Amino acid sequence: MIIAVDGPAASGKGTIARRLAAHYGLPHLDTGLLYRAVGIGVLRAGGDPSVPAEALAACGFGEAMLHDPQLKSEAAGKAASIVSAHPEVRAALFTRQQDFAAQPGGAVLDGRDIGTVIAPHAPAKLFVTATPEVRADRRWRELVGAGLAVERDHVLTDIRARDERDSARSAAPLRMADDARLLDTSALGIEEAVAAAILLVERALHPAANDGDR
Ligand SMILES: Nc1ncnc2c1ncn2[C@@H]1O[C@H](COP(=O)(O)OP(=O)(O)O)[C@@H](O)[C@H]1O
Ligand SMILES: Nc1ccn([C@@H]2O[C@H](COP(=O)(O)OP(=O)(O)O)[C@@H](O)[C@H]2O)c(=O)n1
Repeated sequence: MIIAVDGPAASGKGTIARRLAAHYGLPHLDTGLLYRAVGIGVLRAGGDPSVPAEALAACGFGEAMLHDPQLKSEAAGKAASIVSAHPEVRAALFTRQQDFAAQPGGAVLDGRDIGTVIAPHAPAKLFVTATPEVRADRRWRELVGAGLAVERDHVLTDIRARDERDSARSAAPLRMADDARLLDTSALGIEEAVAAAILLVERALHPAANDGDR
């Protein structure tokens, strides 16, 4: 069983995807880390993330790179959203994601294009969102908690810019799949959001049994 979880920055999709993976006993892939690894790779090489060839050259990173703490930084998020607009970068990372999704027993993947491009046939798709203000507040708390000195307004500006870049690009833009279920977590705590996500997945997997709940 494949569960696809998409949504904008700091909507809570990673938290929900991890918890769904634990609930259903499935492996989980945070696909944003792949694009972050490419973004950081370009920056470390002194390159420009907006140049396709330089971004493509950074796609051959090893597994260890995915555990680099710097991937969590806002600089990595910004560089990721620039390199991810290049079709050649998306193509270079495609097989790795599809193979993860296709493993026996299934998987949970979260990102921007899981329900639309990577696993369009997934039986359960969630599109997790929240207002930009709520998302910026969550990301700001996360960064401050990690000891980084950042302004909340600056985080909000970054999030709006990333939303715009991710939605406006022509290669696999951020959009809700037609058959995805929307989960707005703006007014939900983590436990409420996870419970709502499990309910939506159950409805997607067993539509007839849950028709009365709609
Ligand atoms: N429903 C929620 N309520 C409050 N905080 C949340 C909620 N969901 C996630 N968070 C927190 O917000 C931050 C971003 O969540 P995360 O799951 O990493 O988002 P995403 O994967 O969409 O970027 C994390 O610190 C996480 O603990
Ligand atoms: N499947 C994916 C995942 C991430 N990305 C890009 O990578 C960037 C970082 O993704 P992320 O999921 O780690 O970011 P957050 O939502 O956690 O802030 C996004 O802004 C997207 O531009 C993508 O294009 N496709």
